Amino acid sequence: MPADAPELTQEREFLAEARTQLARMRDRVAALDGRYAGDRVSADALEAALARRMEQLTDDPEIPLFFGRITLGGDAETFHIGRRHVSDPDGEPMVVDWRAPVSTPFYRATPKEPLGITARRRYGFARGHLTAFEDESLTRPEPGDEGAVEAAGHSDILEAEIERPRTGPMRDIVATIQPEQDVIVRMPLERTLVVQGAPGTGKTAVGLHRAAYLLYAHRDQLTRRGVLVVGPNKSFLRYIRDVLPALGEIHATQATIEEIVGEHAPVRATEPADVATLKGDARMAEVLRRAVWSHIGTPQDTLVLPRGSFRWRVPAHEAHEAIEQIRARDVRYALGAAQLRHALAHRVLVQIEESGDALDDRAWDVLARTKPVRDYAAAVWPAVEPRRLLFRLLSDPELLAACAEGILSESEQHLLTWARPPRTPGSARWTTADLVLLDEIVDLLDRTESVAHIVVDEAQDLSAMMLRALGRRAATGSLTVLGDLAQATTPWAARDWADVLGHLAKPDGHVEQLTAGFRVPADVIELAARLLPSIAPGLEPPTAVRRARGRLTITSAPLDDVLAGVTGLEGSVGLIVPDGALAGIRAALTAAGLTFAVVGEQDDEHPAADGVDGTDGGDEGSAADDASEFDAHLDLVPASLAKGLEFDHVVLHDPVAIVAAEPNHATGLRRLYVCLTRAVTSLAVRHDGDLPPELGLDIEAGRGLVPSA
Ligand SMILES: Nc1ncnc2c1ncn2[C@@H]1O[C@H](COP(=O)(O)OP(=O)(O)OP(=O)(O)O)[C@@H](O)[C@H]1O
Repeated sequence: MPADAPELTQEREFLAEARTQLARMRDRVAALDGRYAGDRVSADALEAALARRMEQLTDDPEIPLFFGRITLGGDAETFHIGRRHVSDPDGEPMVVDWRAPVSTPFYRATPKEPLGITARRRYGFARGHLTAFEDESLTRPEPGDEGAVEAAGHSDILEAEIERPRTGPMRDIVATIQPEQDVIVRMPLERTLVVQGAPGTGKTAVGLHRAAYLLYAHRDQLTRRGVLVVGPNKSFLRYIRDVLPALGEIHATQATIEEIVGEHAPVRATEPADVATLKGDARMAEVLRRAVWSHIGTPQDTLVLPRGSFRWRVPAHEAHEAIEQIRARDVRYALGAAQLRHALAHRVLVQIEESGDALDDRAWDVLARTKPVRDYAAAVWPAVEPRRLLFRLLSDPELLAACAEGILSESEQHLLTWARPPRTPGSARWTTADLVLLDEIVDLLDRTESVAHIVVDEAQDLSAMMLRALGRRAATGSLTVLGDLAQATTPWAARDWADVLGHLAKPDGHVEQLTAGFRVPADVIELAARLLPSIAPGLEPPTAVRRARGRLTITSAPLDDVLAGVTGLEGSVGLIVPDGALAGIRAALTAAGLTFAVVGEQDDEHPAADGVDGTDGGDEGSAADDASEFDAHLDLVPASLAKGLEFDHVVLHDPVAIVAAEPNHATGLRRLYVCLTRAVTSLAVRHDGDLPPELGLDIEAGRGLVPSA
């Protein structure tokens, strides 16, 4: 399309007019004043809604207002598709939101199934300026003309977007969502979904776009009840944090599981993998349930309630009966305690009324709050303090044995018990797994509040108990669960999505697969896929949609030389190293005068991101004041934090040590698989001595690397 073609000029004029109209819409909102609402609460709500609306209507000149157009069949009506809705002064749409139902054919129509449209246009932009467009006809192919349709389906603009160099944090993919991805994005809210996909198939991107879609389609419900995005660590959350705001959505909370359960106490320790694994086991739920309910005693005495000159009595067997009735209702423990007070008060109330005394409506409550009733109920149904209970369970073998009988073996009980118990619950150094147990106890006492939707990324790495913690936060909502079983790197990781759905208490959820790889070029996928038979025999590698084959080097050259080969190139560079080598390599890079950022450093994140004991990465914790480590050209990445990230050029240092750093070999190979699949353009694997044998490569004199015999 020549740059001065009349139609391109027309489109540019349309874009300029749309920008003018967006500014007009913003001015109109700015002129509204929330303070004139009827009362303070509505004024605050209105002000907040207006502020949100203003934010949504902000025009960033660098971000195109639309990226596509569809032409509807019959009367050749056209719709421009963009990140937000823009209308003219008569209220007629100029740009429709990508999430509106009318936009669906832009993403899904094919010549075989045109979904009511006859043409699709994609626009090319450079820094907000419209530079080109491409048209695709969607009229049904003549029989036998399928080849022409394939060729017509090719889009240079789409390809340029997929092949573009990666810089900075993750970006939205709203202009190029693929049909198989769009199906997931627009699934109904009620549906809990698992999205299984190989590295780079767009799981994270799809999950975030689904959150944006649901916020649009169910605005009231979701902003009122909340949307939570759960990621594996804080640097990953920084990597993705701009995506939802770029889509106009600022009402989702992003958190790690540590932050979620961290509301009970701070994480202050890590622990051996076998202990953390046991604490994450689903059987712990029953142990904790017994521990909480074991507090209930059998009433021995009569409740005596003096009132005026009378003493009203509830015999022990009646109190016992009341307890049994409440327990049969399967209520939360703390609610049960309140119900017991009322049940005892009710028995007194009946006696008083039978004696001819007329009581008013509040009497029942008043009786339930009298000291004798409260004391009696508290003695047989005592209050439970979660931290104290967990402290006792982990330090008192007898209590643990009583609660774990028939559930945990003796050696497992021994593993759970602190070798040197802290003196008080307040001085305990809780681990992440402990806080997840605390979260379960808190929920046994009082129902946890549920949000409307949770998107959980890298879900394969969560323990059963962590999944339960998320499931209870979506008890009246739904989840989008993203993950890849082949990238499971925690000792407690899931082996099967059906189990994950069970732990989330969403057994009816269903599993979707993404298979097209948008990140990793074919040569790199082929290398990484050599590990699949060892780490996830049932899973297929993705098919690379990247046209570039990628550059793959396997070398023993000095690290400085390998780095020098990539740091001058366009795009981001990630140097992935074993956690234990981080400090040394960091010092070497600094001595060499290189400018770089260290992933995970901003928040003092421990390199053992899984919360189990690992090698000390020597993190010096000098927080960079950069907006994000992903703005740097060169990132130094501890292998334990590479998950979910991507870089144009990856230098992977010392694969054998990356494998060896994990608690077991299979987990080590999965960690390596994750690290091998971060590259968009080039991957250099730097090794000394042998490579992990599972890669199936031998170094042969004169021939370099060859597949193993
Ligand atoms: N439809 C698309 N159009 C353009 N780019 C895409 C598309 N889908 C995914 N991508 C890009 O592919 C890359 C990988 O996406 P993403 O990180 O979501 O994959 P993932 O499946 O979560 O990977 P991993 O398993 O490694 O975490 C990102 O740069 C993303 O922007």
